Amino acid sequence: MTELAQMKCEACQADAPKVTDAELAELIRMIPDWGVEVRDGIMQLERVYKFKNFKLAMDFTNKLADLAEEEFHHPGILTEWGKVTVTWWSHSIKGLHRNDFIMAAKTDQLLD
Ligand SMILES: C[C@H](O)[C@H](O)[C@H]1CNC2=NC(N)=NC(=O)C2=N1
Repeated sequence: MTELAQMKCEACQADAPKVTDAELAELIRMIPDWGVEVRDGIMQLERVYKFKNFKLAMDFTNKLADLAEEEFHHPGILTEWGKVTVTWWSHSIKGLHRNDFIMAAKTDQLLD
């Protein structure tokens, strides 16, 4: 199985399928530091990253912005002193696509 972080996002059209419950159960195990939240009926992946100060949090945020632009798939980001909350979901399908799991794995790699 190719590592999630090595995969590329696919263009996600409005009729693209959400992940099934079985796919969700399999994929979430591959990104153990991430949780699933439901907001306004939309399932999302979320992780809070901790940092020593605001500058390091901002540096991480900027790297994530570059990654999002490279993949043309964009997260929700809350950047605060010492922490960054990252949320992934697919706006076009109002839910979770495989792309979101790929991007969560790629987000974790930014820490390497
Ligand atoms: C207009 C639309 O937002 C764009 O086509 C792209 C940009 N980035 C995106 N990011 C995310 N997370 N979901 C999308 O559906 C999405 N669509």
